[in-house]
Amino acid sequence: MQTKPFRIGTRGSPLALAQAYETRSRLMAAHGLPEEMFEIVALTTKGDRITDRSLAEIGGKGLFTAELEEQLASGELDFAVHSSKDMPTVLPDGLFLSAFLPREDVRDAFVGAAAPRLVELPEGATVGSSSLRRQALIRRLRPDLNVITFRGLVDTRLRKLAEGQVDATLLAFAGLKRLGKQDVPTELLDPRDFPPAPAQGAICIESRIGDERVNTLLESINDRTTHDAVTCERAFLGALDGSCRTPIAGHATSEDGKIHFYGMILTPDGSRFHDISSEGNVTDAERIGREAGEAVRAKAGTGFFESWS
Ligand SMILES: NCc1[nH]cc(CCC(=O)O)c1CC(=O)O
Repeated sequence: MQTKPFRIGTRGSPLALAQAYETRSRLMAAHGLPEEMFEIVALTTKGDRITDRSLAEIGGKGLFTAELEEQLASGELDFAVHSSKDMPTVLPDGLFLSAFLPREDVRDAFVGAAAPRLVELPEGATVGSSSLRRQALIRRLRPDLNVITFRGLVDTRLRKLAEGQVDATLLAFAGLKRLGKQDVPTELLDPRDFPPAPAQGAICIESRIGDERVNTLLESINDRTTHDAVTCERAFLGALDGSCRTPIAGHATSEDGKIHFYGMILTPDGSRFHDISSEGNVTDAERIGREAGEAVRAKAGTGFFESWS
């Protein structure tokens, strides 16, 4: 047994740190290892530094992962803990998603100051969200609302809401739960009306391909059901868009060897959308997601994607 601690990379936000601590606890329990065997290394990423513009504007998801991946590739880190939702669909050469923790609740949480439910907000009320998917889904259900871009840490968004800068906001319930803020939502949105982002609610671990010492350690905490579902959802995303400019939702569940997938693409103004349901064997998770993506892309036609970008 080696004595040098494993170096775990994470972003430094309270949510990212909570995810890294959860991963460490699971590894300690699975292997009977002491805390000293894991060193948590928190890095500030470009995505953390720029908080006044939407992710689509500043270049997408890779901004949260690039610094961590550089240090993984150079061997300074042994593995990195991420929100799977923030991961680009294509990873740098030599790295892979080696494990997924059991998925948290996938639903989006509505936090309303002006009304407890999205459908009850007064006409013209202001809703803050930086996610293109949430913005489009809100506009689809409530075209009268004023949707504004709203980034920052969970606490910053909740403070802005408390100060009255917006009448409501939406956050992933998973993140709120991990921060001990499970009582904050006034409504949990049904994934049928308000499908989550691909990979929402799932923590993943990224490591080096071929690093057997680390990958064997991580394998013991991999949750197969989550792995299958997220693989399907990420394949759907990958077949549609790598740019973060298209509102895309996708949710897979797996049970008794079967996977059920539901996906949707929308125009940013929510006025048009296409959705798709599919199912098959879990062993085909990747293919089911990819083919659903290709099918919905064909249904929408190329004009759909060109109409706003
Ligand atoms: N892009 C930020 C982000 N990435 C992952 C989560 C929540 C946790 C998760 O989905 O696992 C959040 C915050 C949010 O969407 O409210």
